Amino acid sequence: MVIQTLELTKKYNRKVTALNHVSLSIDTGVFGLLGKNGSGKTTLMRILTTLLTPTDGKVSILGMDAVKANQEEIKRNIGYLPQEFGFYKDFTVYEIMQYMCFLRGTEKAMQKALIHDALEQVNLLDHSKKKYKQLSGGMKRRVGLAQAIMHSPPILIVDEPTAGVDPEERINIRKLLSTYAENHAVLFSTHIVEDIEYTCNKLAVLDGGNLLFTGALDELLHLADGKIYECAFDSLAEFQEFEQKYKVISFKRDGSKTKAIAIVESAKLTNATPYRPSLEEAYVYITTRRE
Ligand SMILES: Nc1ncnc2c1ncn2[C@@H]1O[C@H](COP(=O)(O)OP(=O)(O)OP(=O)(O)O)[C@@H](O)[C@H]1O
Repeated sequence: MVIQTLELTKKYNRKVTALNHVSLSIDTGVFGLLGKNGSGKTTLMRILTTLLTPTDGKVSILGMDAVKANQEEIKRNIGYLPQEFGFYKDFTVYEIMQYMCFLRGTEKAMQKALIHDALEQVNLLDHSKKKYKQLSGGMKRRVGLAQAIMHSPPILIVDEPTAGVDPEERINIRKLLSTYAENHAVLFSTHIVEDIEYTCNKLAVLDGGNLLFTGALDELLHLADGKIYECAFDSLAEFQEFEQKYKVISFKRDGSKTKAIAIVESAKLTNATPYRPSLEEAYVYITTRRE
């Protein structure tokens, strides 16, 4: 396993439990991390990169315990795109990449080729002379991604790389991550379920610091089998009454009729027909079910 966590717990100020006994195994490929705002995704990624110390539990990276003595070696093996990648606004894209090489102690003779290759991968070669302040939000994310992959680290950890990126670029970023993951481990945190659907083999779902699910996409879909139904209503009043009792994921109106996708669990309703859930619907199911 490339990354392993065992019963990982993080408390902030002894009050907020950001991670609660989270055990995960991550190998080569794209591993998705899905969760609402505040579910603990960034905390987990910061612990894996050794930027944050856990309150309890264990982390192993490439077989090394994430203890102080191994931190420098672990950092060298991880490329990280943080949620907020900011930089000196008057630096050009090229200068940012040079600066990153300097921080890493990259030999001068190797820098040019490394920077060229990384900028090419994120489609920024034509913008290398632009200042950071002149870049769009999506371009800034791509600079962040370029610096993270530049030294081909065995582990790439990316915190919402597709946030604020237009659909075409989002597709490019997904393709880049999929290609990179052919022989590296990529941990991909996102709010966008489609990102996971198109790139990941496995995923984890966090909610309020708790690990609700970890496994293959198919297994998550399987959990929602027989729980989600398409329900038809002839009047608005009928639909409103239903909405009081069941979790409605989506609905469409057509005149007085309404069709809804809802979590009905095992209830036997005459107006409900079994429905094959999408990943997004299965995700809603596991984040709302209470056992
Ligand atoms: N430095 C901090 N001090 C106190 N509480 C914090 C700190 N950082 C995060 N938290 C809290 O820990 C919890 C998890 O936060 P975290 O940023 O890890 O979630 P997230 O899933 O990354 O959220 P988002 O999707 O909004 O980025 C939240 O309740 C958050 O308010």
